[in-house]
Amino acid sequence: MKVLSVASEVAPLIKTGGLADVAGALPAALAEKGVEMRTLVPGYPAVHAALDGSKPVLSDGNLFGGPAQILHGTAHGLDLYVLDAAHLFYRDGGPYAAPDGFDWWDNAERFAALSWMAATIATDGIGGWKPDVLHAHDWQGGLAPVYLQRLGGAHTVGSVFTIHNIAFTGSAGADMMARLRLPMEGYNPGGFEFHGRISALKAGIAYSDKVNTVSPTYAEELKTPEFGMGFDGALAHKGSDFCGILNGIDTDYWNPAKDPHVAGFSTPRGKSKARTALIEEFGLPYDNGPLCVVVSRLTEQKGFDLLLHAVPTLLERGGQLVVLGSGDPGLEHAFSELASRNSQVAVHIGYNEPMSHRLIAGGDAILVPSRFEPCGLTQLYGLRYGTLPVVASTGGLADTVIPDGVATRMAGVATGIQFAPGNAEALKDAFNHLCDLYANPDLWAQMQRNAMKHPVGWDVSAAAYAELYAQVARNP
Ligand SMILES: Nc1ncnc2c1ncn2[C@@H]1O[C@H](COP(=O)(O)OP(=O)(O)O[C@H]2O[C@H](CO)[C@@H](O)[C@H](O)[C@H]2O)[C@@H](O)[C@H]1O
Repeated sequence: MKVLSVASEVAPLIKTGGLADVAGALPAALAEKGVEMRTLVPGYPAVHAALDGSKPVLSDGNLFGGPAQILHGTAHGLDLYVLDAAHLFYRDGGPYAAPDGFDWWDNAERFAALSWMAATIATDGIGGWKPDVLHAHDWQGGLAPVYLQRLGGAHTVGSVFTIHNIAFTGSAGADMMARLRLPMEGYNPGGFEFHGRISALKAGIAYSDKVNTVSPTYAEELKTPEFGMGFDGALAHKGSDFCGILNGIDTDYWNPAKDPHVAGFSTPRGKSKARTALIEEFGLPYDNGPLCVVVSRLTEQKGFDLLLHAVPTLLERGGQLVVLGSGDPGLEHAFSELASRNSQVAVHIGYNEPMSHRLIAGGDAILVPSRFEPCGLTQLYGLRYGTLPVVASTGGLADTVIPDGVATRMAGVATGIQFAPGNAEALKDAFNHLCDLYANPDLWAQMQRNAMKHPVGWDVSAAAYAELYAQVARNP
């Protein structure tokens, strides 16, 4: 089985969030299931810099306003097709935003071009390689199945579309139809029209053979008006062609015994060095409450306004907090201000991969208070490192953390704490619960052991993707 994956970011080359981790981890995970996956990514400067020995395999004289070629090469063990289109991607700044923080003015064309090339490769093949399935991620790949149909490739190639973040809809004005090479007949509520505009996300949902999101609970939530953000009808309409497949993590890269960023450990007891190092790095007092950590984009989705309300409960009980994140300027300011007033709180605004490992290894608990969460990865890192997750009971958080309670305690399986999403009072209760657990070292150590042996790898989910591909491939 051959699969072309198309994604706007792929770890470790270029990453703004969890999409990159998943796009970067799937090829190796799927190789073990007999799937050969190659990945098409935009030729950002960081991607070009990471490429080993690439060669041009396709060219296009005018791809959405300029010349382009596809380079085939490898980087960090990934088999990559890189869309080398300088007029679209070779720019300073981030994948989606200019250095001033504003979205690139031409994002609709940039990712239409990526999707167009994905459909072209899938339809015609490239250098003798032709995929059985085109797997597109998020709105940036959403137009690929439309183009696949337009170019005639849908007869021979199946399509899968994965939703990692429904909050980004890939919206463009209806007057862009011709510029985006979209067929007029698709501009209707059953196609890619969404509230009088074009939506690349809606296109991905409507035109793909199968659609999935990244956890079973979130798949159910997305079919309701509360979570569906207007796409609930389209998703419910897919019926059994829409499902949830839980994310895994790369358990070699996130391995407490071999993590180059921390003093390694393989048992809960061994965590103490990493914990002490974290306390010293951030100049925290040696208190006797739980050391809580956050590694996240600081956005409305992630519920950090709730944490600001609830955190006094944690601090009053001797707990501490270290936050690593960036995003909403209001939240960045509020956390920095909290740290300046409080010696039990430390904040680092920014994106820092090595530091994220130090937090996850050294913390006692990791906080994920999201309002909604398709899957979430940091609670999985926490489980692997014996850093107990305190999570809102929503989406993939609900699917991955076994909450401490009478039954789970008796069965010896609890791995963390869940609380009602969007509710600061419930988070305060969760902090009290956490501090009670922390004061009981035997129980705490038992939960850490449970957490560290909880399966968080890709094995089961890679098999589920392989099964999805087999269902949509035209000649399996
Ligand atoms: N300041 C910082 N420094 C270093 N690392 C940082 C960081 N801020 C975030 N990260 C890292 O970025 C990734 C974030 O992934 P998440 O899954 O937690 O959320 P995200 O909302 O980006 O992903 C979306 O897609 C993923 C993948 O499907 C879903 O799990 C998720 O629910 C969905 O919202 C993690 O690897 C985390 O460690």
